[in-house]
Amino acid sequence: MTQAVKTVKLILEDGTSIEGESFGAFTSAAGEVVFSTAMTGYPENLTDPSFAGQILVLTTPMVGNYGVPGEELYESISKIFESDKIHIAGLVVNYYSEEHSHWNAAKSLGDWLKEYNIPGICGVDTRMLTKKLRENGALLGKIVAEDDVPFHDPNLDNLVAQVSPAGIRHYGSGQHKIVLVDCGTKTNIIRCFLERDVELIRVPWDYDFTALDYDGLFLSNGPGDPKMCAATIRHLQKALAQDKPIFGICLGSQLMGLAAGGDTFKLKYGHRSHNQPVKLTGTQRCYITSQNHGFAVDTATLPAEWSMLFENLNDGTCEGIKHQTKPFFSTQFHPEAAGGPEDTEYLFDDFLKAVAEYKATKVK
Ligand SMILES: NC(=O)CC[C@H](N)C(=O)O
Repeated sequence: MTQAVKTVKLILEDGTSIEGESFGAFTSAAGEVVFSTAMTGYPENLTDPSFAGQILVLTTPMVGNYGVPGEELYESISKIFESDKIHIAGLVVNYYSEEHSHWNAAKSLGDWLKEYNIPGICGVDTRMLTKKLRENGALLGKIVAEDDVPFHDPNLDNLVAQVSPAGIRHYGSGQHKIVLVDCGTKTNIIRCFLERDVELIRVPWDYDFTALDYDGLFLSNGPGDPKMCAATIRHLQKALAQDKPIFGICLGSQLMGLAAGGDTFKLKYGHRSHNQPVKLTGTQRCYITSQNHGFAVDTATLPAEWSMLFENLNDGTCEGIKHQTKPFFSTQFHPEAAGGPEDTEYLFDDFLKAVAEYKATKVK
C-alpha cells in the first residue's frame, strides 16, 4: 500500500513559506536554517553534534538513495556515525529517495529520522532557498506539520552543555596521554587518536582538566556560539600559561582564539561542505577541507604572539591559528573529515610529534 502524502511547510523568519512533503517524523521543529553543499555524508553530518539546533538544507538534489548504515561499535564508540544520535533539528531536501541501495545500508533515511523524531521536508527548491540564505545570511526557521511552534534561536542556548557527556571516559592505551575536552566531539576525532599510540581521556566541556596528568590537550568541535563556553575558556587559559601542546578543531579553534584574548564573530551564512579550500599561511599550498561552522576567529583581534595558520580561499576568513613560540595550534576545518577529504589528517601526527618533543624536553 502506498502511504498518503502528508504536507508540511518550511517557514522562515522573513515570512517565506514553502510547502513540501513530509518524510521522517511528522512533527514540527524550529531552529537556525543553514545549508550544506556536500554531495554525500548525510549519516555523518546528521550525527555531528555541531549541527545541534539547526535545520539543515542539503543542496545536492537527490538525498536518501544510499540509505543509512546499521550501527557497529569500535572501542565502545560508533564505528560508523559521528555520535550516538541525530543532532539536527530538521532536514530540508529537494528529492527524497525512500528507495535505497548500498552494501551497508540497513534502513532508509526517512525511517532513521523517525527513530529520533526528526522531521524532514522534501520537494523544496533547495538551491533557490540557498540563494536566499546567502543573500540574507542564516535565518531562523521552522518545519510545521500539524501544530505550529515558535521560532527559536539555538545560538542563545548553551548547546555544548546539552551535547557534552556527563562523566570522564578512558579509551585505548599508548605512549601519549591526551585529554580530549568534549564539547560535542565527532567520533572520528576519537578514532583518529586511537589509531595513533594514544591513551585518551575524554572529559566534559566544563571539567577542570588542569589537575589531570596528561601530555597534550585537545579541544573538540561543538555546536552553537563559542562564547557560551565560559568554563572551557577559563580552564584553557590556565593551559595556555603552560607549555603542553594544545590542538583544537572547529569550536576548539574558536575557544583557543577566545582564551588567547581574541574575539569571534558570526559569519553571514557559514561554511558547510566537503570542498572548502584553505591555504597554509606562508606557503602557496592549498588543501581541500571538510567544514561545518557558522562562527570564526577574528584574526585582527589576536594578540601579537598568535597568528593565522590557515586562510579560507573563498572569503579570506581565519581557518586556524597558531602560537608563535609554544606548540599550540588549531584548525577551523575538520582534519578528521567524516565525511570529506582526508588530506589534512596529518595534523594529528603533527600534534603528536609536538607532544613527543615536549615530553623529550621534559626528560632532559
Ligand atoms: N563544527 C564546529 O565545531 C562548529 C563550531 C561552532 N558551533 C560554529 O558553528 O562555528
